Amino acid sequence: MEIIKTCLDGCFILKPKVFKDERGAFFESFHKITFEKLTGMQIDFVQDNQSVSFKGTVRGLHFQTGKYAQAKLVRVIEGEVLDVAVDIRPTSTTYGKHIAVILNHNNNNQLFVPRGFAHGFITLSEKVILGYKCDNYYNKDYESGIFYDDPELNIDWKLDNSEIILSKKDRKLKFFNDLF
Ligand SMILES: Cc1cn([C@H]2C[C@H](O)[C@@H](COP(=O)(O)OP(=O)(O)O[C@H]3O[C@H](C)C(=O)[C@H](O)[C@H]3O)O2)c(=O)[nH]c1=O
Repeated sequence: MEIIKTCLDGCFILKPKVFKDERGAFFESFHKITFEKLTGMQIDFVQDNQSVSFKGTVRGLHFQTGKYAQAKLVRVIEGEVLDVAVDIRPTSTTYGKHIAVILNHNNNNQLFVPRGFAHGFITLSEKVILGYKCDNYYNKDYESGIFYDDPELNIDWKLDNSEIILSKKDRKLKFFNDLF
């Protein structure tokens, strides 16, 4: 496993070591001791999620608030996404800044999104299966989010707006400037 720091403190890209042979390939998708050694963070994931999305689907930008804030370790099992993490830590020097990373089943890259970030992705392949670990449980009463196409965040989602599939809930998310 290799770790790549990003411009957002605490947000990392993880590249697993892939073992290929005539049968295919194998890699450890998570190893607690290695993760903690590389990131310097203690982490106890308590919930695994998986979603299936069709091309153009945007899920996000989501986060849970307060004591239900979640850190996430995101990976693509099949397909390709542009995965986006936005720093919404009010005192952060990179408040409002984001990174956007291509995750797919060829590069097997993972994105660690710390607590205090909004997270979302757009599906770039015909279909994507995305799995992610969370270090806190889902609690719908603590769910919040930011509209994906927020002018302040100015995220390049790569696809034309006419191709975007958005849930009813995500259409009604607040703007970044109305967060706090
Ligand atoms: C997130 C979640 C949802 N649900 C239920 C609630 C709804 O009935 C249904 C779909 O939920 P939602 O539309 O919020 O799913 P996503 O849009 O994929 O939400 C996720 O999208 C972005 C990418 C994230 O980073 C978050 O982890 C998460 O908010 O699953 C659960 O039962 N448990 C859960 O942990």
